[in-house]
Amino acid sequence: EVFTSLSDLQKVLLTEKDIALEIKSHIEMEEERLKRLKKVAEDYERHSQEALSDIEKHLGNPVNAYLLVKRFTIDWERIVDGLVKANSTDLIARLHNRGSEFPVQEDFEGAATALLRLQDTYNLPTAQIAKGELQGVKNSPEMTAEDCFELGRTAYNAGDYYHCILWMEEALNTLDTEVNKTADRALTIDYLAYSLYRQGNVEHARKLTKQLLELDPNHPRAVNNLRYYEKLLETADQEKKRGEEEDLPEIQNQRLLDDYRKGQEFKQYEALCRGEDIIPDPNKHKLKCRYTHNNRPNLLLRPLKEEEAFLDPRILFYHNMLSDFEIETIKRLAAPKLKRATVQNVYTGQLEPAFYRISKSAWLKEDEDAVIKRVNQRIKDVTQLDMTMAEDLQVANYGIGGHYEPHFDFARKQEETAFDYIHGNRIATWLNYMSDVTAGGATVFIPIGVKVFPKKGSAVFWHNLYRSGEGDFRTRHAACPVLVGQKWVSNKWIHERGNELVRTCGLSPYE
Ligand SMILES: O=C(O)CCC(=O)C(=O)O
Ligand SMILES: [Fe+2]
Repeated sequence: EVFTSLSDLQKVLLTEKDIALEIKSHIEMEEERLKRLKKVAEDYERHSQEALSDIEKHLGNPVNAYLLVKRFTIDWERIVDGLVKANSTDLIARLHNRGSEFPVQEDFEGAATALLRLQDTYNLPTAQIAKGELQGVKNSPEMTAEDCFELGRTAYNAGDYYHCILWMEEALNTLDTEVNKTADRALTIDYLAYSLYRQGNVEHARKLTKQLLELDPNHPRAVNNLRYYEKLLETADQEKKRGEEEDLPEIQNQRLLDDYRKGQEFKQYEALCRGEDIIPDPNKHKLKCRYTHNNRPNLLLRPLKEEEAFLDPRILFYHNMLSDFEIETIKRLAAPKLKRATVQNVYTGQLEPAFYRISKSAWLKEDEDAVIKRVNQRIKDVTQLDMTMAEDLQVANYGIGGHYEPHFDFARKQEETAFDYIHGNRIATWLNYMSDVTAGGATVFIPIGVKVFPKKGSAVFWHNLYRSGEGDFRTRHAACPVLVGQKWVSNKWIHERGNELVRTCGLSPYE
């Protein structure tokens, strides 16, 4: 029909002109896009070169690990959507083929949460983390405003307004100093204002929302929010006759903690992780060390250095327990088997992953390699305990923020399903440290205030039960979050059965 009318054809001509203009502007955009894509490629190339030059050191830093995962989740989505998708089907297909190797959103949230946990446990100021400084260790780049913003947004999505405030404030501070702004100021203020309100800082929320409306007068939420905050403040303002923006009270921002984490034990756990002395040891001056061989042929030739870390309950630290070769062998055998560690649900008896135990672990059988057999034998020679009912060697690897919150290794009476009669309860724990940890990652015994810092090749040993078989509640312990580096351990849980005549009963249940 169009061809029958000149006026319609005239429209077509005009359309043709528009199309030409549109194609031209599309090409300009494409060129701009390719320029930016080239920058991304260069950035990835530069980053990988830097990181690959010392992988251990690089990934050992939780900020680096966070930023790496972010590259492949948050940043990646932006790159695919904004830069690659436009007509680059080939490229997309090729990129998608690599997709299975990529971390996903869940990984990003995990890395972000780990960083926030480290911030809390180790009392790290936000600005310091953003600068890449963790307890005097600096080996990550500074975070951009957008890196901070995404961390704050992850906290926000989890209902964690405490961290959201810290990181949105940091994002705003960083934005002030950035030449090429990486985050949206209005959006950042939007998150910050609402989180301030949720933490009880209505006046600050009002002030910020006004700033937001200056930046974006038509912001849909801000208009309503401001009205709401003003209403909340109406009576308060009249009473105090306060000028609107002057003399704002100090910002209130409390960590959101569940009942357990509000309690004394958790506070003590975190203090111990930071290396604080929470309970002075009255017997410190009595602690001894010695060479140990127990007249065992293997140990006579190669005695271990035994050092008392605590007297009652007795906690022993052993130097030169494992050789580097043994450690490498154990790690090599365990690596392909590592799976997210589980804990036993007290109610159902089921094994399941838990947020309070974050590590990967694997079990190694004695007949898998001569090294395992030899290490088990050494543990037997040193402890002189019967190993018939002991569990296989468990290997654990803690990554960024990896930890195991306070727990007992033995089963309590109410958890009768945990250990059967044939094995008995876990009478003792042997724990090998198979790596140094640059910062964090101590093993801490909360009720007695003992902290043991991992040292590659050394080990720690204690009894979980009194001689009577009663659980010793003073052995409650935890693995502190790894701050910088990674932590490898292996442990042997030794059981009661077979040890009746080795570790005989005393006269009272509690000796
Ligand atoms: O890794 C540590 O320091 C302690 C581990 C631990 O307590 C456990 O696996 O039961
Ligand atoms: Fe434990």
